[in-house]
Amino acid sequence: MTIYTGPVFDMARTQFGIIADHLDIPLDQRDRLLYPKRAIAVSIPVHMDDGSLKVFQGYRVQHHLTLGPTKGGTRFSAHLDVGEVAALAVWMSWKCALAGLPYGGAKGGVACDPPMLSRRELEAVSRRYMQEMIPFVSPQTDVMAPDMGTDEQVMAWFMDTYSMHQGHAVSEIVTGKPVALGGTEGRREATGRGVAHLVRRACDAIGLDPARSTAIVQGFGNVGSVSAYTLARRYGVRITGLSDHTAALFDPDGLPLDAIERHVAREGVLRGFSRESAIDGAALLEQRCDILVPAALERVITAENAGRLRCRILAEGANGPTTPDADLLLDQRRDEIFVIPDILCNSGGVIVSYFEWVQDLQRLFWTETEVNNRLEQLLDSAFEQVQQRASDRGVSNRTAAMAIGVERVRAGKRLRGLFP
Ligand SMILES: NC(=O)C1=CN([C@@H]2O[C@H](COP(=O)(O)OP(=O)(O)OC[C@H]3O[C@@H](n4cnc5c(N)ncnc54)[C@H](O)[C@@H]3O)[C@@H](O)[C@H]2O)C=CC1
Ligand SMILES: O=C(O)CCC(=O)C(=O)O
Repeated sequence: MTIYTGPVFDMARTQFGIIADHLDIPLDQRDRLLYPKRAIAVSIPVHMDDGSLKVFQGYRVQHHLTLGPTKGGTRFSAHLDVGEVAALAVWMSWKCALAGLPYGGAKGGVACDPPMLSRRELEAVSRRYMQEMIPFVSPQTDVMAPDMGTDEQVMAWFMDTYSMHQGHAVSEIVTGKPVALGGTEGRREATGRGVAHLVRRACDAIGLDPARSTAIVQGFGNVGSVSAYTLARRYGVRITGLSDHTAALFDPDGLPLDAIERHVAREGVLRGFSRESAIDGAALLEQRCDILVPAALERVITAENAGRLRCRILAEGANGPTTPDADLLLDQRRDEIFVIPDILCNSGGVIVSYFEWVQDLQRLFWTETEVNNRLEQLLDSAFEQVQQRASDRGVSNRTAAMAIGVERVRAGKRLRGLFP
């Protein structure tokens, strides 16, 4: 029996099983590599604006502390459960190890729907969540960051709540904070910027000119919007499709990104932008394009649609967008579709979070140019290692990326004496 159930954790378990077989990991070592060190579940009572008392469920899952503190984002979403959080924590471990960061993986969150909360209610949820987590986190044990549904402001409330408890400012307790509170230049854009940089590397690898390419991006939050802007404005890619949870837009001639940016700044969502370019959100993923960037939810590329994708590069900005069944089909299409797997593709976020933590610990801050240059160095190194391993062993990019991550965690456990 395990508390780690549900389709997202099943996916992480299946992926790990494939890698464990590939690496020939003895059966008795597998459970400790897969199952989290600990999971914390808390109740978060909040006085709502209408006078009622509502109790939200919050979680934090810390996968392993073998190589340093755990690290990972905090997700506020309506149907969050501990299985989903645990899967995201496991993926954070392989991601940090692949990037060479001195961290284990963690993830946390609250089952709540941020657009349905007032600002005061959101602050109350955020502060009480952190307050409940104080016994289990510290800059040396677990460092939170943003994920879906949370942002710099939520990180500022986390930092303030933790700091008030300690009696002094502890900026290094969270990353993704406002720059004025010890956040780093470039963190807000880091994940999308990293996605775009790796897409450029993938274009080079398959001989595609970004300036003559098209892209469709699913999700228009932090990761999706910055990916789209950077692909278009830095690399000259034509953005032909965009979607969020309210609308999907497609125009093979290219969408007007500046006007969409102004609309979203005003309305918060894509809904209401243009009727002419409206398309069904699921159908959008199957439109012809060079670069497809899922940057919203898990499990959107499935066995059902993987055979119908008409892209050259699948750049996984989201965590877990592709199911293992879909992976089998993509594997058969390796010559047609270059996959940049999630733990590589969206690692720019945690890489710059690491830079933020290092700057906070040293009280010495870098310029945005320094941050971005170092980000590209680490991304390039991880990309090249994955490419090398994929070609040496004749495996997919996902297998190569995960194998590097899992091997590093396993080596850490072996050196510390857990495994022979
Ligand atoms: N924020 C970060 O630094 C990082 C985020 N990620 C991952 O990237 C993904 C997106 O995260 P963020 O951009 O931070 O979240 P966000 O909360 O800023 O944005 C999420 C976006 O997804 C859209 N969305 C939700 N349901 C949708 C649907 N059914 N169809 C199309 N769009 C839908 C929302 O409307 C919103 O535009 C998640 O998988 C997250 O775990 C990964 C690495 C770092
Ligand atoms: O910045 C971080 O620490 C974690 C970002 C994150 O949650 C992710 O990479 O999925």
